[in-house]
Amino acid sequence: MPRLLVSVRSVEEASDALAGGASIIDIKEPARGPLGRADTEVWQAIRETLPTGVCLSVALGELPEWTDQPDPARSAFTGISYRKLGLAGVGPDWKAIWAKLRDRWREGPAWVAVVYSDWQRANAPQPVDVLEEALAVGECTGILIDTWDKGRPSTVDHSWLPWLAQARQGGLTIALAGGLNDSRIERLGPLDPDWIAVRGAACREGDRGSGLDPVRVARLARLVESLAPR
Ligand SMILES: O=C[C@H](O)COP(=O)(O)O
Repeated sequence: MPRLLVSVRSVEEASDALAGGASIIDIKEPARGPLGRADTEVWQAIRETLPTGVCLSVALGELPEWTDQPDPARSAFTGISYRKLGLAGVGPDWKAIWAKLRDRWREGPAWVAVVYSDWQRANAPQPVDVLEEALAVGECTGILIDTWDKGRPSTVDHSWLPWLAQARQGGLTIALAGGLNDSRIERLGPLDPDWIAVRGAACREGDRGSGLDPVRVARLARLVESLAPR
């Protein structure tokens, strides 16, 4: 069955997400964008609070943001299993720029490549190109399909099956996200994702800017558990 990833912005939310049954705690600051990077102090505080062995991921914002901000200290990634970086707003040379960044951060968590299902609006590369690059570079263990515009839910459906099959054949873990609620999660079950990733649906009133609601997390965990076994 898929694993439930819940995005959190604080120690309190991380504890609630874990208690509610999330399998992966994803550290993200939703006010900073779809893949908003939380301060590394938040990464550290969550890492130090949650029991050792809890699977953690971090959102790193978008690739162009890393041209004018200092790299995180290497130690900031300690204890983190996955890192996700968006490709919104990149130029034609994104492959080379991303490769340089991966090279600078050679040690550390596994990379999860990010596809935006609304890639045109995000000014991001198209899904086929991101998948091709993720498979070619050999440094990505997974691929996430998310939405850039958080006002519109994901449009992923069965028409993505050939793309998903190619990702799976290449050995990538597949994560689906983007305004997923109960009915959308049920519809995505047959696509056989490895992870279902949420923020909004786990928050009070379904608002990703509000605080996490532990009751909603528990309900989502039960729902994800009930999806057809892989
Ligand atoms: O990594 C997944 C995202 O946090 C999903 O956020 P969302 O459910 O608000 O679209």
